[in-house]
Amino acid sequence: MWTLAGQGCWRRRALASWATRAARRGLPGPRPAPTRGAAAESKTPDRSYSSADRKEKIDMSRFSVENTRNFSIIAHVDHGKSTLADRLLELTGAIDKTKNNKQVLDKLQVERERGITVKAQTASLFYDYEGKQYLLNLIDTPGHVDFSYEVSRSLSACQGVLLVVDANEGIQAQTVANFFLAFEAQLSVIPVINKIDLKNADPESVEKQIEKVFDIPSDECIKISAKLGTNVESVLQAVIKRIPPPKVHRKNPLRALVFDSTFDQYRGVIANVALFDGVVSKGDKIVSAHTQKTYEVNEVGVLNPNEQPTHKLLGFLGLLHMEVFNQRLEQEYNASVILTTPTVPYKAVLSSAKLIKEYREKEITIINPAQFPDKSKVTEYLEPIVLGTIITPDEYIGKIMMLCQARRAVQKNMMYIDQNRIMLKYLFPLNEIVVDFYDSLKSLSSGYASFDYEDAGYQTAELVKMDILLNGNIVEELVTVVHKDKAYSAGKAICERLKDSLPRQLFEIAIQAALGSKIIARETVKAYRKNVLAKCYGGDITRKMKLLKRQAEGKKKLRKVGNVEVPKDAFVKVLKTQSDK
Ligand SMILES: Nc1nc2c(ncn2[C@@H]2O[C@H](COP(=O)(O)OP(=O)(O)OP(=O)(O)O)[C@@H](O)[C@H]2O)c(=O)[nH]1
Repeated sequence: MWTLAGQGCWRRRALASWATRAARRGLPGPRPAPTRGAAAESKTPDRSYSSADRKEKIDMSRFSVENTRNFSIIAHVDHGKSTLADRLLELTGAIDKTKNNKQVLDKLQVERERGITVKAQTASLFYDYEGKQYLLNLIDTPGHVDFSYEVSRSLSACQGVLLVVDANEGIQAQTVANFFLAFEAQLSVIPVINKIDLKNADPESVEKQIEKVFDIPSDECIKISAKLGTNVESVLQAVIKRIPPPKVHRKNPLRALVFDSTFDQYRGVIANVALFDGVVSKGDKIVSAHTQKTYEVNEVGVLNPNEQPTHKLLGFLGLLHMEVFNQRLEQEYNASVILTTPTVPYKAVLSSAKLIKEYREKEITIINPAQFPDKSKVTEYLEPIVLGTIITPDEYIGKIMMLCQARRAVQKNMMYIDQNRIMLKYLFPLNEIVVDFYDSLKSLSSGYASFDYEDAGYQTAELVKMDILLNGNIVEELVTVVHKDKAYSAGKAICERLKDSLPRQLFEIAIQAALGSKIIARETVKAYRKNVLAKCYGGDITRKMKLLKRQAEGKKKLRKVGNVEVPKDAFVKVLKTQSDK
């Protein structure tokens, strides 16, 4: 288990979540006035620790709470968080400086293959500054919209953030979303303009955007090249000067927040915790505020960059999320995965007292589309909605508006954030964006538009349950809830796509979409036709007819008992098109 404050970092076995959300309220109050300007960061040469001497020389008790900083790196996807983390790890001696240090904290195989962070990762840095020894606990977070839950969770353990913005691309949708997550949590925000080495970099214009959109004075921005290491030391100094230490009262009883956990086959559950009060040592008995169960601390220690945390599965938030976790389950757990249609939690208001008694509540939440209650049982259905932010060059605005309209979105706001880029705000039904909205947006804006969203409650909706049948059998993985107006087009699209994805078999396959007993779309996959007449040379027509009749009877039987096998990738192909129709 690993702590983020006070006592340093620790690890132990068999621990469940034990600090309540109330513990969060003990987090620091409003951020202190930041030191003005990147130039204010001192040039004093500082000491860092080589990875070789780190274990022997670092005595955790030397780090007082005042000399501890807990911070996250947040940014839009690909703006350079992991590269900056590499440089910070090198500067503080957590890893040796070699040319091979590329996204060191992206430890999962899937992260290395795809070149993106999907899981927040943590590391402790030790740094001497102006004669004091500091413990800097860093969390590198994912930038892709599908993994933004990782960002929110990481922020609960921090007092400040480095908001990294690409000097060429400027502010994007996840920059805005992540800034507001940090702002609402009252964290200190240090804007870092990265990639100043790029030919097309325009840090001055990005500074202006930051001032306009976030109201942060432009002289607070630190301009760096994480790739080349330019000015990265100022970032460490800003962390010390502008982010407050955690408010931990060591003499109080222990209070901590579990912000991540992993499972080790031999050591059991390992929890990463932010310590809010007290101290913790090996042998201590601790209580989970949630379950009231008592556990013994078996081990306490520093989480170093070489730990390999894995993560339990939080449902899918998009196609990338789905594919990444499918890949992780296959690679890390050797598990074969059956994918089902991503669904959102719908609600239904029950119509009679009898039903309310049966379900023990008036409003039920439906997670599994197969359990979607019939219209006769409800007075209204409700669907979750989100407030989406899109940032795009203005040349794509027309196409994007059409896409949003097709997804039943309602425009809420529109503003220019610089000369030719627009920020749009839309209310979207969550089920319209959860599958492939991001992919469609990227493809119609040649990759330039960015997107993020936040929860915005529920709205009334006309919903229906749609079944997909293969030769009369419901395919449970494809049962879905759709808006009434989209049922016909969605059913037709799924049938067409399935037809293209299913391999032909010896018997005919009927693909149908149905609302209850009403079939609304149908496609047919023709059977392979075996030439039963091949050996029947010449004449005798009755012999030929007999063979053809026997073949037709055989096929009928096969169709009835035929067990149609759907290839795994067929589900993903079907889902990808579903919401465009
Ligand atoms: N030229 C240049 N390229 C950089 C710089 N920093 C990062 N990059 C490149 O930008 C790409 C993305 O960098 P990452 O560090 O993976 O970005 P990230 O924000 O961690 O990405 P996600 O975690 O997937 O959101 C990589 O190809 C880096 O080499 C920089 O300062 N200059």
